[in-house]
Amino acid sequence: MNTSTPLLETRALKVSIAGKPVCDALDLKLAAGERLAILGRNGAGKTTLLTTLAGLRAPASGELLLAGQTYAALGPRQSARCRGWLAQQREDAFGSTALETALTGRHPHLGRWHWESADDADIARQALAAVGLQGFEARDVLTLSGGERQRLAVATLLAQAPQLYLLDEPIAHLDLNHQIALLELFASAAQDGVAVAMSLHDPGLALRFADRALLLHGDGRAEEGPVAAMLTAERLSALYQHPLLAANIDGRSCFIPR
Ligand SMILES: Nc1ncnc2c1ncn2[C@@H]1O[C@H](COP(=O)(O)OP(=O)(O)OP(=O)(O)O)[C@@H](O)[C@H]1O
Repeated sequence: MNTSTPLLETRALKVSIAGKPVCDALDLKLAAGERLAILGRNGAGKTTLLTTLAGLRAPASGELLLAGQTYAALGPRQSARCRGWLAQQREDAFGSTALETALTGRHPHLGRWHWESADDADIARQALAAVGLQGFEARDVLTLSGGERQRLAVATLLAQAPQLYLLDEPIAHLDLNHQIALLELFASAAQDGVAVAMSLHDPGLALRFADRALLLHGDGRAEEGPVAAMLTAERLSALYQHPLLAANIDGRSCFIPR
């Protein structure tokens, strides 16, 4: 891959669900080191768009490129090495340990007949430690709290070590301390050269932890640009269809519903 090739690119991407438009003609480029926050009201289509970007549902039309290639050209294994997908819902039908779960992140890197190696186990342990789950290796996933399970899902993604992270509400279920720790973790990963696209409900956190914002209006209109230009009280009031006040406290911006 040419280093100037975006890790994610959409050209005139049209996405809709059940006859409802999510975006009509989205042109997006996300390069290594960039973080994009996706915002919109409930039902605007954030999950639908992210699932499409993850290659898990087809767009209505337009092009979607991952590191310059289509999902079809990459195939499932190479796609999984390129992009990691954090879904909103998790289904654990059977018990397995936290370490075994984090190790599944290594599967795209294993040969067809290979088992996980000691190196893979080390990577998975480091990923658990990165989200504060050291000491949880032997715990059954079915016994984890909602926030612990969310952090385990993130650890599994870190073990996968993709270039592009697609995160659907990554801070759901997390307390304030872990919300900031997780967003800082992805900020640091971006500094190391990954790209991140994530849906967030808090515009203040989006302003602080993303470089760019994509606003989905829920009727096919999508606006994208630098956070400073996109995350203003005026635009956000229009987006959420509720008047918001911008406030600045100790150099941190937040938006307060009127
Ligand atoms: N299988 C389906 N059939 C019909 N409508 C659907 C289906 N799946 C999703 N939708 C609708 O599509 C719209 C977009 O859903 P989506 O989950 O992408 O929104 P979202 O922006 O992520 O919302 P939230 O903030 O509530 O998570 C919603 O109105 C939802 O009810």
